[in-house]
Amino acid sequence: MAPAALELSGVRVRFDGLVALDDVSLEVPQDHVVGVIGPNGAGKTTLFNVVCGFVRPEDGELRRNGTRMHRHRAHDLAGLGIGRTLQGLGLFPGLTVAENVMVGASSRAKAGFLSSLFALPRADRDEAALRERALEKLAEVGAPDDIADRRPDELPYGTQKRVALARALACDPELVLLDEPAAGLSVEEIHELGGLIRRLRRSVVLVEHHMDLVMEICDEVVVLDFGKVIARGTPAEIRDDPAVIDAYLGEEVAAEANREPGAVPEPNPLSE
Ligand SMILES: Nc1ncnc2c1ncn2[C@@H]1O[C@H](COP(=O)(O)OP(=O)(O)OP(=O)(O)O)[C@@H](O)[C@H]1O
Repeated sequence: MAPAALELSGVRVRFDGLVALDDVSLEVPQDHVVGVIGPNGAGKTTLFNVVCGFVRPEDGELRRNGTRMHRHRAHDLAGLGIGRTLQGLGLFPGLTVAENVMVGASSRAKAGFLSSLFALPRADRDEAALRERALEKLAEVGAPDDIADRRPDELPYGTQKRVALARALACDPELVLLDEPAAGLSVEEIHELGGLIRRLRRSVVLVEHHMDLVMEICDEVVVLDFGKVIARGTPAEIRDDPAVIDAYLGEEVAAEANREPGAVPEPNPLSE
């Protein structure tokens, strides 16, 4: 059997006295979409940041295709075949849409756009080739075909999200990490995003608050609470797991206590 696209074992992260991730293990089999969910403060972003190389765990290890990822940094991701979107958009307002996506095509994007272009292998130095690749990725994510030379902030939020996804795909990653990709999108846009993620036919880690999206597209879901994995399984298994319902009910009770009088309660996050 092929080794997992990503494997975390026994990962532990502590911020001062607070244990943000406690002995967390998870596996993303090749071409599977694995969701990571959990109430606020459960450790989802920390886990994402560990995989991205922003946060270094004090214990545990990560493996990519069976090979240990040792002290990797964010700028190593493209070379490891990993693309990612961050919370929000993270697009450069001073660059056009095409240039934003081209930055993602560089495996050394951290140094900035121009210097990363110079750092590219010779064949890739051809800006036209990079632009061509950027346009392909924009088409792949269903972005309108007339936006390449516009600035991101001139575009609707949902379109900007597609641009951010195109940038994550620009280095042709085998594994894609998505941090709350549905945030700020309408119900219809979330549904379209779900179809898009399934059509990527890549291994995906999806950190997400929107349960509908998680339940619709994930092969497996891992549930964190207070830094620990409290459940894992198919969406149907997770939905009926008493420990998961308890964790989310705890969050709802807290939200209820803080709600303004007369405000409409949020729907149960685990129901469809
Ligand atoms: N840089 C940091 N320094 C100190 N504490 C941190 C830091 N980052 C996260 N934490 C704490 O670690 C815990 C896990 O936070 P994390 O952001 O990973 O949770 P989360 O599940 O992503 O939450 P949310 O859904 O609200 O984004 C929280 O208690 C948080 O306050």
